[in-house]
Amino acid sequence: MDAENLPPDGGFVATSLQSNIPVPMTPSVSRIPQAAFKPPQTVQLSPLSKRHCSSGGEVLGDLRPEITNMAPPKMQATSSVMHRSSSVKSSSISYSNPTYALNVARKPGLDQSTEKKILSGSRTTTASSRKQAMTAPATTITTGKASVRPMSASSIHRRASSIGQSTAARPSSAQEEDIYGGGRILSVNTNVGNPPWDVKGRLENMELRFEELLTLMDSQKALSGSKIDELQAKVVAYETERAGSDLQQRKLQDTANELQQKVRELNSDLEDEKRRSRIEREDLERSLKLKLDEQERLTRNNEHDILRQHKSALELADAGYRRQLEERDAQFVEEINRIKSQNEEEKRHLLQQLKLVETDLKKEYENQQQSLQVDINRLKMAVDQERQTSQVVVAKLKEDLIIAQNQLRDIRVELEEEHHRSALLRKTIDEQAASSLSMESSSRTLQMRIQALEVELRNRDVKISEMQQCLEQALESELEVREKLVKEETLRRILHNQVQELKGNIRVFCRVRPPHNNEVSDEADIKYPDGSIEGREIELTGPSNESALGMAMGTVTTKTHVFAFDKVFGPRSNNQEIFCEISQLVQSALDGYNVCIFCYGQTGSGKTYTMASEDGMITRAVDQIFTTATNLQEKGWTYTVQGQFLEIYNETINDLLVCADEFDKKKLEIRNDSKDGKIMVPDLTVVSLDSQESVAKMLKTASGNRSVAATKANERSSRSHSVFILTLHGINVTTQEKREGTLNLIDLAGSERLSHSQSTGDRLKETVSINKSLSCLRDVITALGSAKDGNHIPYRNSKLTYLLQYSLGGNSKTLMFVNISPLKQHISETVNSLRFATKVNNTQIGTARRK
Ligand SMILES: Nc1ncnc2c1ncn2[C@@H]1O[C@H](COP(=O)(O)OP(=O)(O)OP(=O)(O)O)[C@@H](O)[C@H]1O
Repeated sequence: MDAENLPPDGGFVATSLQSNIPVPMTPSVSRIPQAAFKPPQTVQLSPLSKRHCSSGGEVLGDLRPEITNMAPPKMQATSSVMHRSSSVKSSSISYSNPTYALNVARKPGLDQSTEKKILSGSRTTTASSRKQAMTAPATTITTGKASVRPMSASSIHRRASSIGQSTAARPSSAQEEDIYGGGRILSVNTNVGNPPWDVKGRLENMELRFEELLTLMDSQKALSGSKIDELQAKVVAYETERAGSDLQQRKLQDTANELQQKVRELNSDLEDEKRRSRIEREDLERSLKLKLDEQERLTRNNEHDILRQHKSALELADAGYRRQLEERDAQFVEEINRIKSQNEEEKRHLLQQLKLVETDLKKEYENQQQSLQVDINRLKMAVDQERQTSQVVVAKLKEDLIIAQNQLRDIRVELEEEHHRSALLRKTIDEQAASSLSMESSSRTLQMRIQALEVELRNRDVKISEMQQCLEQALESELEVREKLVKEETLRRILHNQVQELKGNIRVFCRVRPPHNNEVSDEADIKYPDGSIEGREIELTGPSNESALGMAMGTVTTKTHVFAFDKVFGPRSNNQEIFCEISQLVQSALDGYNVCIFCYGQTGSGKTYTMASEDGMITRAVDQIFTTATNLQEKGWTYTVQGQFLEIYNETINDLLVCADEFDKKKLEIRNDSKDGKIMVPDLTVVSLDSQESVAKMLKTASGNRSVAATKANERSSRSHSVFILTLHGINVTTQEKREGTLNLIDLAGSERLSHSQSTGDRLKETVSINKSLSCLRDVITALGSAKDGNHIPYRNSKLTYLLQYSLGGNSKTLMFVNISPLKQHISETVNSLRFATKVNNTQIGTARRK
């Protein structure tokens, strides 16, 4: 119940109690000063127990202890947030253990020590002490502004009876059950059988009733204590089990590591063996190659020798033929010379004869000049004929020489051909002989080598089969380890889910942003009573609601508001610390659950910084998903990840993965698949994501398309609600298990007071639309908070609530960040946000189911 909704007299507990007591209507009672009838003050429960009580002072409500908060909250003595009236002040006392929480009204006239004893639940209170209290000298007791004057004995009696009435006053029937729990009913009328003037009798009755009440409280305490013990034991058992399974997992991991080490060693042995055989083979090849080279060299040398021999034989033959030819040439020349010399001889002889004849003729010249001349002519003619004949003979001899030379050339060609043929034949024969020899020798070596290798191979086969056996054994044990790991993983998931369920399916974290440099002097008074790290409480002090009136009168009153959530992060916390707290939820999405994380808060309070900044929740969640999915591969899991990104802007859905210019072209609508319990937006772009980089690209596109604008409160204010949807499909090849989880990461637009924002035009329209959809969200939470089965929940009043239907109304693990500003001028917005967050925290949603 909001403080504003409290009844003006300061608390319904007191009102209901008073109305049930049969008070004797004596004039003395009616004259008791009004201050004496001030309603008993509400014993303020520790803020942590508010989760189970309604927030407006139903002090003795459900006394069950908070499961997640086993440690008893601290005792507090603060002015209650819930009390509206500040003009009548009275003490309120909080007990460290809610079981002991009890409404006690401090009444004037009661001895303070006795009163303390009653308040502290002392079980040794006796009638005498109470009598002593009544007969003790009257004192003035001042509580707050109310003061009571000293009383006479009779008035003490009257007060005592009024104490009896107040203390014994109990709500009837249902209220009584509610207050005391366990369905035990106390008789409320303590005055039965006592006339109104029988104060002593009434007091004795009162004492009896008081004893009864103490007994009842003891039994309640024992009951709650045993419950707490039981739950603590459960939690301890869970922790022990988890530690055991962690240990087992570690052992299994060690065994797997050892086996992997063994496999690695075997593999390295195998590699060594391979390397050794490769080296040997290479050596063998090298020696064979050397031998072959040697053989080739020898063959080449032989060839050279044969060629040399053939060449010399050929040269010899050539020289013989040449010699023969020269001889024949010489003979021919000799013949010619001989014929020439013969001719010369004959010519000389003839000339001599001619000279003789000439001489004879000279003698006879005169005689036979004529006849001689004729003889000379005849002889000349004969010489010419002879010359011609000899010329013909020389020509014939020359022709013979040419023919002989041609014949010699032909013979030489034939000889050369013959030589060539014989050389070829010889070569072939040599080659064949050489190769057959080398082949024989190498085949012998190879056979020997093959035999050696076969033996070696057999040895190696034996070794390899041994290694294979080892490997198979190692693989089998690895398989066993893997199976164990898969089982461990399943167990971990179950335990993880149980822990999550114990924490509650809808949780609220509060985050205070740090002031900007120019805002330091405007900081509001915000405290973290249980420490800013690991804290759960936040305390704000600011002007009370009546401050307007106070200001008018020149007196501004302040008020302290205390809120408690699952976690409170102060301004010094960073995104990494915050993500540590939600990483288990992200793990749940991989385990097949629907998970929804959203940021709520006034504009400029740090929602986008928390959710969508560079190291915000979206980036970190995506990193974790890819890292975990990779790690889960060795446990047989393969994941596919798909992403979608939309915004709700002025009640229109825009696909942030298409160009902003095309927003108007595609009208996107929400479809409810109630069978599968999920909401879909058909036609929304789906992108397959296989790495952090692909997600970063997608986020960049979406961020570029999102509607932002500068407002008075934020230079880059988000003017739409953005929803990032990651769908995770997992399949286990070992167990054939399938999982489908969804992670919705939502950055809501900031709420804003129109009077503060001073926006106009488009900004005004956006602000109105944002505030309207956030108001619908508040309506849905309110309806869920007070829902009975079958109650209507107005999900369809806005696109935002329709989209979040299954995240808010069950089947989802939901986390809300309430982001708040640290500034004085935003204090009332901040208080409103925190009140809404408290409402969300108190809302019960269904249990999430895995798909
Ligand atoms: N925890 C933080 N640490 C440092 N700076 C922060 C933090 N939270 C918010 N800021 C800064 O405050 C400014 C406003 O934050 P942000 O834009 O996240 O607010 P918002 O709630 O998303 O606003 P709107 O609703 O208008 O979009 C930004 O400049 C941001 O960098």
